[in-house]
Amino acid sequence: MAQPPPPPLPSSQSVQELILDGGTVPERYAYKDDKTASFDESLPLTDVPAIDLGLLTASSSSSAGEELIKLRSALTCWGCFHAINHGISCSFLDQLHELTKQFFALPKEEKEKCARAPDGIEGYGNDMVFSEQQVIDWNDRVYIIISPEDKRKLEVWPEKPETFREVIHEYSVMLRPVINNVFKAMALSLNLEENCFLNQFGERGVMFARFNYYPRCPRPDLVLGLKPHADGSAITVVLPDREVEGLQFQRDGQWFTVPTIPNALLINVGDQVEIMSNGIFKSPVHRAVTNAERDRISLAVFCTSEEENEIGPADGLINEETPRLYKKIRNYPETYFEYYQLGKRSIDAVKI
Ligand SMILES: O=C(O)CCC(=O)C(=O)O
Ligand SMILES: [Fe+2]
Repeated sequence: MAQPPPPPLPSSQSVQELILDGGTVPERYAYKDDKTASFDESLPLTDVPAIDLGLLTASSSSSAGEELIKLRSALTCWGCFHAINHGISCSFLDQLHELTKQFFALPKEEKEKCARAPDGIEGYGNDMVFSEQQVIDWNDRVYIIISPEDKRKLEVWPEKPETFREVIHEYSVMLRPVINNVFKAMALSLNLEENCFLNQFGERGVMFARFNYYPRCPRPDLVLGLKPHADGSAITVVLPDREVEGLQFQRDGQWFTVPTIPNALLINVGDQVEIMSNGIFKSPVHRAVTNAERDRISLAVFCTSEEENEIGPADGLINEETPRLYKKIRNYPETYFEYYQLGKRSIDAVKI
């Protein structure tokens, strides 16, 4: 296991304030010699399929069967898919977009009422800084547990916009059956018993929501909205900006931009499902880029197995030809954060 990480350095100004200050990119945000940012507007688009969640759970096995094949191929190839017909109305998704925009447009004093504590993880803030050398993400965010209800820390939940708490509560309730069905479909697509991933996730699997705000940047070629990372979740449900693209996935060393599909949710596999699927579904490396003209927002919900649950490769996937590739582990997020802070991937710590 990794050594305990150093405590975070004092938080920097919000990115939003930085641009108000004058429009240049401070050194701490700029990638210099390396090509990590390597911003290029002409990157190819992903050909990630749109999967009809209604069909996945259809009673007619032939339509479900075709959709399951598509799901398996998307998760094997990209580690993500666009979810359509997910049962959440367009007008509700519009409300989520509006709330996110309205929160970041509030005065600084209002936003700081739910600021992250210096040693805390949840609340309003920006990239946690762990070393003087770290290049800081061009991103302000609110990070909160939204489900189960008794795990919420309401002291770091925004009180404004006025409808924030009610709408986010509703979203967490609507998402639960959606993610349960995705877990079942993932298992079925691998010819496993339908509950074998869902049981590892648990009835009280935790949803961490991250409201991302990427202010427009005068030099998008120098910064990253989010540095390349894979998620530590089991699955992540992303509501991307309706108009502004910026999320990119890496495949075979090449970056691809995710196109916007109206009212779709983008669902990606995180490290925990990579482990449960014994590496058949890969937790994809992705990043967010910025642009000079428009701000961008997104809402990512990281769905993470119950802390007490031991997760590991499903028994049905292990045999002589395909041996177990990952150890069993509990409380994966703890390992994830330790490694993240050291700039390393925690999935490597659980590989056999
Ligand atoms: O902004 C996005 O589209 C993706 C956000 C993301 O990858 C994350 O919050 O982990
Ligand atoms: Fe992510």
